[in-house]
Amino acid sequence: MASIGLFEASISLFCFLIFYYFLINKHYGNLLIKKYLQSCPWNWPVLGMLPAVLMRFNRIDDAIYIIEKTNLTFLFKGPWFSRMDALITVDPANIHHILTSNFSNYVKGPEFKEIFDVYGDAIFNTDGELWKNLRMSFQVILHQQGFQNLSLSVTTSKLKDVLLPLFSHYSEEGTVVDLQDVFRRFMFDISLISITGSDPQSLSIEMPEVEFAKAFDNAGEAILFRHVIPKFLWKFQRWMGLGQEKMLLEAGATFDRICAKYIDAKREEIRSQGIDHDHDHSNGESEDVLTSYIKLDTSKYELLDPSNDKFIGETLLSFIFAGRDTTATAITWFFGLLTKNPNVEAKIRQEIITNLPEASQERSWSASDHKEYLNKLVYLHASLYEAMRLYPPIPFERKSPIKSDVLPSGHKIDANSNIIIPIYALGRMRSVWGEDAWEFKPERWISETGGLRHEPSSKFLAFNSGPRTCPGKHLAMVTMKTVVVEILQNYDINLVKGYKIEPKPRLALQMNHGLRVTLSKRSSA
Ligand code: HEM
Repeated sequence: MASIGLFEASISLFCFLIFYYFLINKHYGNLLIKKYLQSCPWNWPVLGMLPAVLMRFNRIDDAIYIIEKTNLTFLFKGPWFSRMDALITVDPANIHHILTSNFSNYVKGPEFKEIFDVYGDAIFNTDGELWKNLRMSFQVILHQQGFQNLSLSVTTSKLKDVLLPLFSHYSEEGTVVDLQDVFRRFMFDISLISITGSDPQSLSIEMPEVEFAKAFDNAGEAILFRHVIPKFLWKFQRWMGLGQEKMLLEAGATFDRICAKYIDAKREEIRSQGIDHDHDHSNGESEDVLTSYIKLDTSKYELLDPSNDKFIGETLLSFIFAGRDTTATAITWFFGLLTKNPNVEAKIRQEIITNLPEASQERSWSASDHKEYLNKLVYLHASLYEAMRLYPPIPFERKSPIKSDVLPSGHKIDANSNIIIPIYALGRMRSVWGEDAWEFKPERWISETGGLRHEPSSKFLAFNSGPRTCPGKHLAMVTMKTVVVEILQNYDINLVKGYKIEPKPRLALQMNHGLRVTLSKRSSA
């Protein structure tokens, strides 16, 4: 890098500024030049493959085709001196090597942390001993009965007291509703209650704009942008306080202010209630995440300091970031796919009814009855997995090797280089999933004996694989099944006529323009 001359750097910067101005700037988005570029070659002089990627940002199928044709692995060439080169792979053998068998050599790395800097030392941002401490504490808290009780009761009451009455209103009025917006608000509210104990009430008939939720959206947009433009450009933007970087700075300030408010209130609540710090909540009453972290037993986690508000704030943000949009996105795609696959919907409904125990009619079942019931819904489980195979909520994974290495596919990779695993593309590889890879077929997940077929996580990567497998997977599956059962028992969902469902590239794979539907109450409900 030190050897780059001022002249080359200036040419590179100049090319980017022109490129950025004309092609990314929304105002000029429809210029003829854009059309021309869409038919242009992949690899450009100086600018590498970046123009092609940005121009085809909404034509993701092109990229998938290229990955399939290059035997599941190819080298993306970024612009000259931009350090954007990346090895892109969806080869399950490479994925297993990177995420599991050679886990210690493949880290998130400093570049990832820099891109996600607004989240500080959040669990998904860190490596090494700090990550181990965070991961252990996360898992313990997620598995505590106190948290599980709270999470289930919050989900059920939000469903019954807010979401279903809202659906009833929409169905009576015949209103077109964006289910993506509804599920994102629903997940934001239940995440916030489970984490802080307070309800932001973003899901209501008024659909208010909630500053905290908006800050997550803005931060996500800016972070995505940092993935697709060279570092020097976003650093320059940040320095100037412009565009997405300005939005990110503002989001960071909102995070700090709102987290401080939650933390101060919770510390005060704990002080005033004089809660016994040694009391074990692992079996009994409900306990939110913030309370559990403030009372964390530090003897088990040397690197975590619950008296430090920065640590508590970052933990709060990581829980919301990790659980909210992922789950909301998965439920949205699931319902989107159901609207186009009435046979699958009918089978799920049948399974829901067949397995309902008598007692459930009176709604008097316990948490363990509920768990037992959900476990029986194998076809629903298969359908949710199938939706996430085709539309993984987190569409790509990023890694960096500490030492140079050779992948099982024979590709040599340098230390500190970038590796990207496009999870969205992986689910569509015919060589991995068969000729019907693009079809929505929950049956592929059902074994000969009628149980759930196991697929290696290096092939089904929606929840990641290896030591960094999503710790919220079980919670997410329980939440999604609970929501689906309640909605399908009560409502028919119809896609607005002529409405096209398509993905929008974001950190979580949302639907472009949402999921616009009408609802009608089922006569049996
Ligand atoms: C359908 C829902 C979900 C999906 C598809 C999902 C998927 C994933 C994926 C792919 C990763 C790896 C990300 C990376 O390495 O950058 C991840 C990590 C993580 N997830 Fe989830 N997730 C879901 C829900 C949840 C929930 C509900 C929680 C908890 C409240 C959660 C907590 C986490 C955490 C803490 C990590 C970081 C783990 C680590 O770095 O060790 N997730 N998740």
